[in-house]
Amino acid sequence: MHLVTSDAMQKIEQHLCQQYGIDTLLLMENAGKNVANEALSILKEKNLKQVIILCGGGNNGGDGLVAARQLLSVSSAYPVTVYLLANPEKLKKDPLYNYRVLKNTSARIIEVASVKDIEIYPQSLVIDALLGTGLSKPVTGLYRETVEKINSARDVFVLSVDVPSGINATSGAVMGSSVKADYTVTLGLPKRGLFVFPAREYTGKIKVADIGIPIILQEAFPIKDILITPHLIIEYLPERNPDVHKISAGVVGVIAGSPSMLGAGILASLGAYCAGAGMVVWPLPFSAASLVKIHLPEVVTPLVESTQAQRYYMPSVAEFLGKNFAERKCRSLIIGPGLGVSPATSFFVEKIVQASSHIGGVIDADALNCIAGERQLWKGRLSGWIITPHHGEAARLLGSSPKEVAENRFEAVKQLADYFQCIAVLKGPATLIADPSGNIFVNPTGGPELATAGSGDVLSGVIAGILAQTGKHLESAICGVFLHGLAGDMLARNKKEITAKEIAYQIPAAKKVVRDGQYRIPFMDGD
Ligand SMILES: NC(=O)C1=CN([C@@H]2O[C@H](COP(=O)(O)OP(=O)(O)OC[C@H]3O[C@@H](n4cnc5c(N)ncnc54)[C@H](OP(=O)(O)O)[C@@H]3O)[C@@H](O)[C@H]2O)[C@@H](O)CC1
Ligand SMILES: Nc1ncnc2c1ncn2[C@@H]1O[C@H](COP(=O)(O)OP(=O)(O)O)[C@@H](O)[C@H]1O
Ligand SMILES: [K+]
Repeated sequence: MHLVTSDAMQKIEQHLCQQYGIDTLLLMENAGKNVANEALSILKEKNLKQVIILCGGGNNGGDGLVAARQLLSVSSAYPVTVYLLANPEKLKKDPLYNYRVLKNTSARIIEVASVKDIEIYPQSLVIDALLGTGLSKPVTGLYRETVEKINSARDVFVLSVDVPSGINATSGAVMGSSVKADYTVTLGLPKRGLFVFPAREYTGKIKVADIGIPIILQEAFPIKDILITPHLIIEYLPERNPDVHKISAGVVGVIAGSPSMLGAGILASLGAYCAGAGMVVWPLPFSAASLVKIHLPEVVTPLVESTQAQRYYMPSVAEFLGKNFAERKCRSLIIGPGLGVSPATSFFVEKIVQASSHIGGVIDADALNCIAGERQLWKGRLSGWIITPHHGEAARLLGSSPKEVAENRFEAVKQLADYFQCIAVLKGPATLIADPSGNIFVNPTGGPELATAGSGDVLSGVIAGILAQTGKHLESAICGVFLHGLAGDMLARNKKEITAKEIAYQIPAAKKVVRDGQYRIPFMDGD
């Protein structure tokens, strides 16, 4: 599903008017009618008594004015009160037109000078049409007080028009203060910001309303942001042929672990097996291999020599390992979980990534920190690899701070993919995946239960496991992130405390839910 920024939406609207001669009034009429239809269903379903519509001075407010008229035209069962936060004399164009028409109906229209003028009764449907994609500055003054009044109202249902007022439709940030909606009817095309945090805590369920933007026009604009849906994942799920054997099923090579962090590699290997890899090959010194066998006897552990107490891999073995992975027909690698960081490890990472670039795979955790230490050296050199940083790692890779990354996640993931010319997975709530052409995929699955040690190691294994089966980098990253999150969601239905191992073991069940067509995005209404 394509997602739009505020800018893109405005351009599409302009194009529609110029190219097709469609008047914006018609779009506003369609918008308001859709909102009224949703409102009527909610009024009946929730057994509410009246409608309160809060309108700002822009087109979002205009949509609210149309919704008021449309509601009154189809039902007299519900009194409608419109609170207008703008001076009617200052209204322009479409909102002005709709204000004049609404004056001729039975709607109560109250011009708001102070928040005290607004009364929100229990059992009301509150329609929030204060601010939409035109939000241009933090919400302050009367608008802020109104937002707070809506949020503190009890026993009401809040429907936001297009976006909850105060949410930046492009980034998902709260601009000072935002309405907390139970339901958001987003108009025409879904706004990108609604699908990431913090906005997702403010939208309630999201419905995309058709306001008459022709599909052909949507296609004419190169929209680069995409919400990952189950329809997309079904296409990307790896399938096994009946005549498959363990090698053709997909072999994953692993470079992970150190004496203090062996578990990271075990979890990554487990993730790869649970995602369907036929074999996992993890070269290790004898002592470490013996430990791994106890926990995961399925892993093949060719021996490597290490003369160091602190690490398993010396730079001198990198070339041999690269060749060995190729001889063992590895189709993807996982490099990094639990490796530790030291100058020698950085040098090893540089050499192993070079020696195995014909295979490619996932670079995660400490290997990313090694790369970050010499980021200029790696510019444009990770093609064929998928990197999976969390915010801290991403900040190091970009030479910025975790705060900057967290506040600009779309830009950060895009920059990572562009700078290193790879597939970048920016982990966290609503994980983002970008490719070097600037496409960004937003993941709807996964919640706070995933914040458990080793969960990221499992993810790198799942992605590499899928890649070994399909050979498709972007698709494997998307599919792996989605299934990992869905596995967490499924586990979280029974308990909130989950462990990384459980996430891995849940992956096959998550796959089945998608394959059987049973998955619906929980915060979306309709497909
Ligand atoms: N695109 C489409 O195809 C369609 C779009 N439609 C609808 O139009 C909406 C976008 O409308 P829009 O551009 O008029 O902006 P909108 O969100 O109403 O706000 C602008 C007003 O708010 C003001 N303002 C800004 N920030 C503020 C703040 N913090 N605190 C207080 N005031 C603030 C700003 O004042 P200014 O800053 O310019 O002085 C201006 O007056 C969109 O979300 C959708 O609902 C539909 O009708 C159908 C088709
Ligand atoms: N609050 C959250 N909501 C959704 N997903 C989360 C949340 N916190 C963490 N995750 C997910 O959990 C995983 C954690 O990975 P990472 O930080 O590398 O952990 P570790 O290093 O312990 O394995 C990532 O897939 C991330 O997207
Ligand atoms: K709104």
